[in-house]
Amino acid sequence: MVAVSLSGRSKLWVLIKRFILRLIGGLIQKRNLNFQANSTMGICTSSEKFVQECRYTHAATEKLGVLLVNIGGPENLNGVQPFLCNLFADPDVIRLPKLFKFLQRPLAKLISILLALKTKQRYAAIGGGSPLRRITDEQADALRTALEAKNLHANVYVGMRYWYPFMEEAIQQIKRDRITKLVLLPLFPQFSISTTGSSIRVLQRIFMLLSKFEKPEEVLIFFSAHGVPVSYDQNAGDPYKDQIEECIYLIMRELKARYQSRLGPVQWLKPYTNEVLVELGRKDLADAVVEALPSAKSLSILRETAKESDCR
Ligand SMILES: C=CC1=C(C)c2cc3[nH]c(cc4nc(cc5[nH]c(cc1n2)c(C)c5CCC(=O)O)C(CCC(=O)O)=C4C)c(C)c3C=C
Ligand SMILES: [Fe+2]
Repeated sequence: MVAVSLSGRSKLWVLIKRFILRLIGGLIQKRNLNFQANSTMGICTSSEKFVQECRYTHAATEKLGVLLVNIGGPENLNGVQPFLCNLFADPDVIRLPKLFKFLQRPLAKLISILLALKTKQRYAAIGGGSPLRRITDEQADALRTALEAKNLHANVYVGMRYWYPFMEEAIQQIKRDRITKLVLLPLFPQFSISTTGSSIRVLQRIFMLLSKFEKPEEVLIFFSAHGVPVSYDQNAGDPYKDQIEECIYLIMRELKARYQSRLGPVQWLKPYTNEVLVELGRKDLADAVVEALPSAKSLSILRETAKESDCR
């Protein structure tokens, strides 16, 4: 046990912190958790069911993945405050009434800052960071080995709820690996809304997005990138166009690029977003419009799509 002596001023600070945390606690409300079964996701509750799942999947030539889910934890002290912020930003951890939902992020930030020092001391006392990632990776390796020993084929992934590797990253990998059936294996020893419940919600959100479309396999995704004058590409050796094309190719092989943000009378990279959109609009084909470079989310695509939808 570590004894910490506090000056009068820091005692007052502790009291203020306690008061704020109590106040926040009072705002937190109980809500019911409403789960919906999802056909593409199995939740493993017993080892027997899991083995059945593998055998069935093997027989049906599906590609099975197992996602080990855990809370995650900061590997060093720098990660403590952002980790806490992720944790408290989860509406399954701080359960605010609907009316106060807009406070979720600012509250998470505030609480994480208030708790950071004390939490850092805790992590410092166990070696300066959480061992959870290492332990969970070891569990994943052990599961892989055990499955192979039984001649059962499944890719094993690790996804953390509040820290690296995040569940969202694991899902991206699962999609890249074209897993057709996913078993979610929460490593929390007991069920709680704040642990297993929250992890299931993340997956539900991701899979709900895909299931919004009646035939997800037929969804047309439309990429649009900022354009440059053709002379950049053809005379000045600008690699932009090639990189955009490659980027899109890597994201989704079957898609073609369209270009927006044309300026002036000269010819820009074609086909132009606005022209293709009108064409797609006529055919009622576009299900989604995607920016090729998410980091450069520009107003231009919104402006051009708005312009065209006005025309319709
Ligand atoms: C497995 C059961 C767990 C439940 C239920 C749970 C609920 C819960 N936790 C917090 C706040 C914190 N949890 C923290 C760390 C932490 N929590 C669990 C497990 C459960 N939490 C684990 C395994 C860990 C350690 C992660 C790691 O770094 O290895 C922390 C930060 C550390 C600390 O201060 O102890 C906080 C804060 C809430 C509010 C909550 C339910 C509402
Ligand atoms: Fe916890």
